[in-house]
Amino acid sequence: MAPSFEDGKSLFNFVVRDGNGVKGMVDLGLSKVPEQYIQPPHERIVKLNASVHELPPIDLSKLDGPDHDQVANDIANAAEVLGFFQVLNHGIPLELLESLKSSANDFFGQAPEKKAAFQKGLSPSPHVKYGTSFVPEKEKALEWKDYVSMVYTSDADALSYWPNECKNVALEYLKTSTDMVKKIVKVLIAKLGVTLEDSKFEALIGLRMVNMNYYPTCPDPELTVGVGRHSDMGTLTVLLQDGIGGLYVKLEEDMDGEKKGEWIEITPVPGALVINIGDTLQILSNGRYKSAEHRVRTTSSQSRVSVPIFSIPKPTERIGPLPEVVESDGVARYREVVFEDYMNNFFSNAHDGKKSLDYATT
Ligand SMILES: O=C(O)CCC(=O)C(=O)O
Ligand SMILES: [Fe+2]
Repeated sequence: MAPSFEDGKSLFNFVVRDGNGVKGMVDLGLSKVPEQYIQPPHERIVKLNASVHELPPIDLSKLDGPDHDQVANDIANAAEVLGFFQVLNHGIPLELLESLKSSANDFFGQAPEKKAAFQKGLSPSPHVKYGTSFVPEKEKALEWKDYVSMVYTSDADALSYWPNECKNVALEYLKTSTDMVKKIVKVLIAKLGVTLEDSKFEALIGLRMVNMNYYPTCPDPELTVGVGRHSDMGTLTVLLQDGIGGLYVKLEEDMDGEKKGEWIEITPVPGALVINIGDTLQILSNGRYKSAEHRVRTTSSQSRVSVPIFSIPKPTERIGPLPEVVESDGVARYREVVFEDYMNNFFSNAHDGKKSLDYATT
């Protein structure tokens, strides 16, 4: 049954509870943005306000050659200043990146009941979840986004339970990106002057999940957000975006330490992947690396897909500022937390910028 878009409750039930998603609502034909999706003015993304910065992508293949030190410096510098950078020659086949985008479109292009079969409570596996917005029950305004999330536990589990439209490519994406994730996290830890035991290092990226995000076209992008302001909770995020654009990152400080707070667009670069620092690395580095606040705009002409891989600590892992860094800083800016507690707090609140970090702040 199509909802009356005037009636908030039936719209919420149609989109969220019954699993039709934003796509199901848009496919019914929609000339204006329903009230539940209208952001308060201070959360709206005014395209003309964002500055375009030239941030040249980092050639990761150079980490294995004579330019290693220079590239390692570039990575650490990007992690300290913006918390975001793009990489080329990352070792993931370009055809796979294309297949990921088309698989995401295949998954979300299905009939709503096919997708709804993976909703929380219905999904054949606790590791696969289809949904919309972030925490719809808690949000003042909903996000214009549908997603499917796949947590990796084993190949057998993935091949049995992940959606057919995307399981092979998502698994291949996870496998071919592992080396890159390890290299980048190793460089970042080494640049802090810290050596970690292998087991500790592995535990920091011990759990990995692939999401596929789908942002349908929106009749009035100025009123909505695809994803609201947030930081990622884990260690490192690898993100594939298509060519549509609309990912913005907040620059906290300028090079000279001045507070700026301007939003920078991470413009799509063909063949590149976006890398961003998560809260965990900000905590471990005692604040030196930035888990940048970011958000996504919607567009009226074309839908957009993105495919992040989140590498997060094992839930039982204790996360706190690394002792060597605390010693040199003379102060611990965060307390030690069990990652599972951090994660539960993260998923029980609507997106609100970098508020997630308060949970670990002293
Ligand atoms: O779609 C994007 O570009 C970013 C999505 C994102 O920030 C996330 O899934 O955490
Ligand atoms: Fe994010």
